[in-house]
Amino acid sequence: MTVRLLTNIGRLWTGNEVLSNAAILVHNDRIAWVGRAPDLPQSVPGVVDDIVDVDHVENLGGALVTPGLIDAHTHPVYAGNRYAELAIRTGGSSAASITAAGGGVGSTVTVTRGTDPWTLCNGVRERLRSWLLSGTTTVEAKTGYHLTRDGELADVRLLRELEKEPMMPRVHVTFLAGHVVPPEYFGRQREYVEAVGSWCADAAAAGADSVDVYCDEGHFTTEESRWVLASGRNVGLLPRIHAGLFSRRGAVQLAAELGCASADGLHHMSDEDIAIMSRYGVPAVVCPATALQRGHLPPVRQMIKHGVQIALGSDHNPGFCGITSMSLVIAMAVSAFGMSVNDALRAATLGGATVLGAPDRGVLAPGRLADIVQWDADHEGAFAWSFGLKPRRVWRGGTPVQ
Ligand SMILES: N=CN[C@@H](CCC(=O)O)C(=O)O
Repeated sequence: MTVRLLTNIGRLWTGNEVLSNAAILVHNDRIAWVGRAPDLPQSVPGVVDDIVDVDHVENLGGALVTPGLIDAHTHPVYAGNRYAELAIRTGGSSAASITAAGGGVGSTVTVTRGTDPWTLCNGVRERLRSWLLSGTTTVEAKTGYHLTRDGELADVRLLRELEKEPMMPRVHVTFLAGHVVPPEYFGRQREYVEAVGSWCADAAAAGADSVDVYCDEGHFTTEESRWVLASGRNVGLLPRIHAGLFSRRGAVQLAAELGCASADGLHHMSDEDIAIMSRYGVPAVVCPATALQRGHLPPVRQMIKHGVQIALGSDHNPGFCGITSMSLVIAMAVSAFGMSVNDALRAATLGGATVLGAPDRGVLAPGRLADIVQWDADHEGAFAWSFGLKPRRVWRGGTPVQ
């Protein structure tokens, strides 16, 4: 049994409240007590009889402390890079012309399929570690660059296995065989959709938590997306959907119909879509880096005004965005989406926990996981100032990882 006392926390942003001169008592991987240091009890039943007997006491030097950050949208299982393509894209070439010239997601699929599992695993491990070291203790991670049954299932297992290693964040595994149609199925899109639906049970058995589909131009129709998501939901996967990244195609309505755990992207959405998300309680995952690159921003303030739950994602992927720092994503969300620091930080903690169906994290409170970050600052306003605020220390489940 490990009991750890974190003291001299100058500013504690718990997700429920902000406390000055605070302390946290950790029992094994959970939080046992949180509050102002002067209120620390002498004994906590079942944890410690006398607080002076706690072995591990850590003085946090007056710093800001928050829950571990949560990245609610990433694509980390890939090999190679598409830097050259991005240079061409930023020079004015359209996504369609890049895809026609053999670029886009399909080119990463080719490279990933041709990469040996060991090399692929090392790349994914490095990425996951960099999330944790920058203060993100939970990462939603999608498959989607193999697009074969065996390749996609191997990706699910890889993520599940990596999560067990030391120095890894918690991983929410999302099965995204419905990313694009792979070349061997060109002209047979319906067959691919049916195949993906039939792979969902195996994905669930391999350890996937969610199923996702890219419902957009050049990807999958609403009908096809319904088939994939309903197949996943039938075997216990949480459905989530790429919605409105390029165009409005009814993805938000589908998310409401199926009770999706999140609708992600939302660069193109109408007032009616916002009303639907609000009415049916569909949470939004918004990704400022991709939105900025695509030149279309989701109407985040409108969504907040209408009570839509917001989570933030880096949308780390080989095509557009290499970000693994959620503190940078928070700064971008403040600048690009006009979110307050408090709303952005909440979206990167409790918002993420909500869309991932993980009520054990995202807030620092008794009984929750002791996923905690001490930042190199004394106030949360520093997130908006520093564009990539660095942690001083990170604890995952009460264990220091740095
Ligand atoms: N967010 C999902 N997927 C990315 C693309 C991934 C890639 O280009 O490899 C997107 O289209 O935003």
